[in-house]
Amino acid sequence: MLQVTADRPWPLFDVARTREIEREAAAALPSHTLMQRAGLATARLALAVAPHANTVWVACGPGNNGGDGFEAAAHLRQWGKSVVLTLAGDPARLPPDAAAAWRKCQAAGLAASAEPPATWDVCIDALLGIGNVRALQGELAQLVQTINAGPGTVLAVDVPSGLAADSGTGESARATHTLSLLTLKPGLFTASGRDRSGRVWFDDLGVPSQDERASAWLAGPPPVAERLHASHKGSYGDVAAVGGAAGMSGAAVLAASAALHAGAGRVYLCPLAPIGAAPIAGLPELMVRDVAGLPLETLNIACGCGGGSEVRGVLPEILRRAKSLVLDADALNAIAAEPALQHGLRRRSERGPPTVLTPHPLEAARLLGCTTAEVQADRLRSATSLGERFGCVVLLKGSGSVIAAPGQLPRINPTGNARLATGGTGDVLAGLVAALLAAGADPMSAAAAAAYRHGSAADHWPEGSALTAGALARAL
Ligand SMILES: NC(=O)C1=CN([C@@H]2O[C@H](COP(=O)(O)OP(=O)(O)OC[C@H]3O[C@@H](n4cnc5c(N)ncnc54)[C@H](O)[C@@H]3O)[C@@H](O)[C@H]2O)[C@@H](O)CC1
Ligand SMILES: [K+]
Repeated sequence: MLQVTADRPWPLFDVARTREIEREAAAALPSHTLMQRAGLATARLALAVAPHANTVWVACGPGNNGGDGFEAAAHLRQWGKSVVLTLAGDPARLPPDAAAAWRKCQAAGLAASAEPPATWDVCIDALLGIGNVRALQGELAQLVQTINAGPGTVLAVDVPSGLAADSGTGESARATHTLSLLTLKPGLFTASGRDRSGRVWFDDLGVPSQDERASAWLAGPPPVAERLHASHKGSYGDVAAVGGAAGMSGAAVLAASAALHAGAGRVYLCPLAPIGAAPIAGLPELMVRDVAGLPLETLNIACGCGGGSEVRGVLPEILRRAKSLVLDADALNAIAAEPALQHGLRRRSERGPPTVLTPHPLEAARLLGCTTAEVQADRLRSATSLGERFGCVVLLKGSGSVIAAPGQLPRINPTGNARLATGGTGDVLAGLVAALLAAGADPMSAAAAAAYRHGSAADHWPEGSALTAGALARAL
């Protein structure tokens, strides 16, 4: 059993692939073996995360997730814990593996209790796993509420009950720990998944991982970029931050500052409205220029940060000529609003220079012509669709940012936290992507590395010091 940490990549498997792997593994093993292993792993982890627990509530549901709970309950009881087992469902209709585990509990004298205990030290949430197919209702919804209102540690078996394993959506149990079994599920790491899963653990149940069948990846740290002694500012490329319409100059300055601090060779700030000295005080390295006079073919451009409606005017040339391009915020809104710009973006992608879109969910919804809720209902699918629509790399921001591109497996970024939910951090991200493109990274790697580093800076932010976008840019 391993704790899932951000120091390496992890393959993720959606429900369809997990079911295939489970079927094949089960066929090669004696009956009930996988569930026995799942139950033992669950009981061991419960003991490890709450060694002094006395009362354990094992909340079991009507399918095989409940079966894992029965197996765990039998072990914990044998190890001397006071186990209260509840079953939401009809014991006569349990699937075969779960029915066998249920009989084991009964043989051990462990009967189902009608009610949860009055209080408990640990709850093992075995109500629903990957078989969850609809919104929680009735008894299961009630039990999830009871779990969430309760004290102490909640160990979710496979996924927090109610959470959709593929998308991380749905009202669900709020676990302090989740033990993902056989495969790691993408929904644990994006949308509501990160808030609902707590610390994630993984047990392969003795079935070796088949990475080539992964449906997505949880990204690992990017390789450390070496800066050779025999290099000069030209080795790290030129970035231009284009944006900052009237009243929004700070956004473009933040993108430029991020590119500068991330190591770009030269950084131009191209404001779309006159800019005073104040916004760039402390950044003497920035060269303030009108974008119209720059050799766009040599520039890695972060475009759109605080661009207002003015960005529309410069976009056609930038789409046509930029060496590499990050489109953010108002550039994305302009493209969403205008078919001619969409056409320009597609033409650019066909020609092949690197392009990365960095939408938040609302911007992605505008580009896809759907609602934000529809984007969030399946973030992996949404990012992939957007990448396919425009032929480029997409970094869909939000909890568990998704990086997708046509023909590639999507990646979920494992770093970052709610401290990033403050104005300007998106501009910093756009500038960072541009700096990595300028240094020569391919667009998928640049987007993934930028998301990772941006989140990691927030994860390692000193306690008690405010995380502002300006400080974040300087910390890169
Ligand atoms: N069969 C096996 O070999 C293994 C199964 N495993 C466990 O089995 C789980 C999958 O088991 P199942 O496929 O039985 O699925 P679940 O146990 O997740 O749930 C299926 C049951 O819940 C009901 N249900 C689904 N959504 C509901 C909702 N929203 N409200 C009310 N009822 C709902 C279904 O009608 C069905 O009765 C995995 O997540 C894992 O925990 C593991 O033990 C590994 C081995
Ligand atoms: K569960």
